[in-house]
Amino acid sequence: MTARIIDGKATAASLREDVAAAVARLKSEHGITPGLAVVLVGEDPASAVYVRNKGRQTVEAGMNSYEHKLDAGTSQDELLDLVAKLNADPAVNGILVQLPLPGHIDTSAVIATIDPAKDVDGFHVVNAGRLATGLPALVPCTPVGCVILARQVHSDLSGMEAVVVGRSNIVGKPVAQLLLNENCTVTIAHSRTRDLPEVCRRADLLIAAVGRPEMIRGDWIRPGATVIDVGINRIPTDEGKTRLVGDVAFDEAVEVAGAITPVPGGVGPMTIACLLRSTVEATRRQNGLEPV
Ligand SMILES: Nc1nc2c(c(=O)[nH]1)N[C@@H](CN(C=O)c1ccc(C(=O)N[C@@H](CCC(=O)O)C(=O)O)cc1)CN2
Repeated sequence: MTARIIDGKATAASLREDVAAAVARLKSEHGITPGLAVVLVGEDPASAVYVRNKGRQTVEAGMNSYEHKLDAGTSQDELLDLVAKLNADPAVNGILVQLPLPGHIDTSAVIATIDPAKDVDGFHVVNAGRLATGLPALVPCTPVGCVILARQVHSDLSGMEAVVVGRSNIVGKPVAQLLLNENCTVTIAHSRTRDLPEVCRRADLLIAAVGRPEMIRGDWIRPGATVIDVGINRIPTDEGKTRLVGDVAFDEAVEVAGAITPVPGGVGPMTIACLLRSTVEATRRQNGLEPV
């Protein structure tokens, strides 16, 4: 039997509608229009597309979008100055610096400069610490998207054996934390994990966030498991073009899993929808309003 395909595109569209409704209420009941500032440094083509889509979807949801495009040679101090200005700007409720940054800029220093209350990416240590200790936090968008998609298959994740492959601060660690908060039994696996295929085969819920094209094979998956593929890898085709693949060998996995996210059209679209939701959440908190 082939797996159920989890439709991230449709779920993201529905989440964006909810966000637009929440924005309309903020405007009509409180006279507040949330503003999201997105900063892009350099000309990475994929980043430029993501930033464009963030700006468009922010406006479509009824919010104000402020795009700052800086050239690749921008110094770290110039970038930190811009972040400080955005921190002080009352029209800006959310700040996001698109990653990856050029090599001469220290990403941690930039993230540390963002006001945690405006850190809609949830990357600041204050938000990471709040998430880890169960306090209200702004939470990284891709991990939230993963959990929303997993919950479409299992309304209650409690007691599930979850394996997260990848330990990045942006996806692996926060998604593991969110799954722990959902009462899963969580294993974080990585490049040094012994017998990775066997560890993956334990999973009722497998989150692949390793950044290596099609690394996770069909026979690493427990029959019937739910597979959430975070990978977005562009690989060359025989025709001299490129195509997107995930971290999971989809054609093999779909024959074994119970449910699986495709690439494209799975986790990716959820990232921006969750970012819009975080911007509304941040705006409400900054104005002393309860979360929606
Ligand atoms: N500051 C941040 N930087 C980056 C983040 C992030 O959450 N915050 N995540 C990624 C990039 N990203 C958003 O920024 C992102 C990635 C993928 C998608 C998406 O919709 N993917 C589509 C395919 C798009 C394509 O053709 O390339 C899909 O999977 O269907 C949206 C946003 C790194 N940087």
